[in-house]
Parts: sequence; C-alpha cells; structure tokens
Amino acid sequence: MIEIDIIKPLYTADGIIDLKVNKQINKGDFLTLFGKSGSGKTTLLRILAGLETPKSGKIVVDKEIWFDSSKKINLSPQKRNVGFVFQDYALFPNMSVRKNLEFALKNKNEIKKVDEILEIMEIENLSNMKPEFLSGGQKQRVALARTLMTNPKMLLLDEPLSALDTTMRLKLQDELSLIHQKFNITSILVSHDISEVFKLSNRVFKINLGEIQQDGTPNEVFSNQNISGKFKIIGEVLSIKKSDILYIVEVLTNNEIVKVTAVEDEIKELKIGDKLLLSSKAFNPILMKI
Ligand SMILES: Nc1ncnc2c1ncn2[C@@H]1O[C@H](COP(=O)(O)OP(=O)(O)OP(=O)(O)O)[C@@H](O)[C@H]1O
Repeated sequence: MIEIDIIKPLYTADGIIDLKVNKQINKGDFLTLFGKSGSGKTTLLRILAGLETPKSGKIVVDKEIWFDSSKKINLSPQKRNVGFVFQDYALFPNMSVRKNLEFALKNKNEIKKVDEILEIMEIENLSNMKPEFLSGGQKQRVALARTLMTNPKMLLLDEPLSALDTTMRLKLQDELSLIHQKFNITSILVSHDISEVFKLSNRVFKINLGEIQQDGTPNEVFSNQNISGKFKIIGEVLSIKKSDILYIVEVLTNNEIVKVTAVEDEIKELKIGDKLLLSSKAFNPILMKI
C-alpha cells in the first residue's frame, strides 16, 4: 500500500499552483496519471522517486516512511528503490546491453539475474550490442530490463512509449502488461494515450492544475456518462472527409482502421489526432472464435 498526502507548489507560466495529492494506491495497482500538460504528473513521479521534495506531507510505502515533513524524514532516491523509465532511454552509451544490466545490479552475487531478465524481455540476442545500434523499441526494452534488475518496489513510467511508432508502442504495451502480471510491481504511468490507459491500467487519476479531479477505473473516468451506447471503443481520428452531406471519419481502434459516417455537428470539434469514443446503441456484436 502506498499512502500519499503531499503538497508542492508548482511554478507555472500562469502563476503558482499547488500540487495536492491525498490518495492511497494498492499494492499491484497499475495506475495512470492523465491530464493536460503542466498539471503536475511528472512532478508527482519525481516526488515519489525522491527527486523532488514536497513542501509538506507524508509518503508511506508498505508501512515504511519515505517522507514525513513533520518528522524531517526524507529517504534518498537510492533507499526508495523505485524503477524510473522515461521517454529517453538513459542507457549508458559506452556499455553493451549486458553491461548496462550488470551495472544496475545492487548485489553482484545475483549475476544470473542478468540472463533471466534478458530472456524474459526477449533481448538475449542484443546482449553484446551497444545502445547506439538499437532501435527505439529495443532501447526501451533494455531500459525496462535494467529497471527490473533491482527488484523495484514501484515502477514509475513517464510516457515511456510516446517516442515509438504505433506498432512498436502496441508491442511494448503488451510487454509492460506482461511484466506487470509477472512481477506484480505497483506501477504508475504517465500517458496521454487513452487506448494505452485502457489497455494497461486498472485505475486512473485525472489531474488538472495540480488536483486530482477524477479517480476511478478507465471506464469510469473516460466513458461519457451521457452516452448509453451498448458498444463502446476508444479510437483516434486519422482523417475527416466530406462526402455529399455527410462526413467520413477514419478512426484507428486497436490497430484497425474503421470508417464511420458522421454529420456536421459530430465533426465540428474533431480534428486529426483527437481521441474519441465510438459507440453504438442498437448494435449487437457477434462473437466468433478465430
Ligand atoms: N521542481 C519544481 N518546482 C516547482 N515547479 C515545477 C518544478 N518542476 C516543474 N515545475 C512546474 O510545474 C508544472 C508542472 O510540471 P510537470 O512536468 O509536473 O507537468 P506534467 O503534467 O508532467 O506535464 P507534461 O504532460 O507536459 O509532461 C510546470 O508548469 C512546471 O514548470
């Protein structure tokens, strides 16, 4: 269990706002922080990692006090043992993949763990390569593998997949999900990608201007309560074309492209790249084993 009750002033272009979090996160949760740019998501991850200090409050992880302003306790990042993965892979460029993993080992007697993790992450074939020769997806897989070397109590993922192309992103989402199931590490992800949120997390904090405005499952947070559609999927607008009096909207859903007709009112506020909810009321899907 992670108990967070902190306040930290954020210096934004529009003035000072308080990042205020008073929440508990269950062990094994996969939580996503979702919200506009500048709302405080990365700062919250950095506070948990011990890289930023709140003005006041408390952070308790599995009954261990990581931070308590009243008792002047502030555990160093090394003592917190969290795994942090960023968008840029932060691998040591002069070391091979294997050396990058070995370097992260705290207990050098656990050297066989390197091979275990290389195998789990399916990167044994890359073990002697230097990062500069790896693709973005491969580098991020190595960065994740390196993070797992220290048996972290918590995995902090700051938009780790946002620099990757769609195919690689979907593949690494599957891997993240598998890692989470296998190691049951409490994970906190920052993501702007709603389909990623649905795929990976069981809980979402929707943050705005430093405050958590919504807390629930992805369905609770994102499904528009006014729509009573029987069938709902999240998609992304790829194109909007006019056809007579209607519009044809191409929507990407789970790597499939679907064409949907829409009226002017529906497309008024839509632009390419927008996330949307595709729903249908009188639609009875047919299930077929393949
Ligand atoms: N150490 C700090 N102290 C005070 N304010 C900070 C600090 N670090 C960042 N800020 C400010 O706090 C605001 C929130 O930054 P943060 O990076 O947490 O936002 P974010 O929600 O992660 O945004 P994005 O989605 O763009 O990454 C920004 O306006 C930033 O300038």
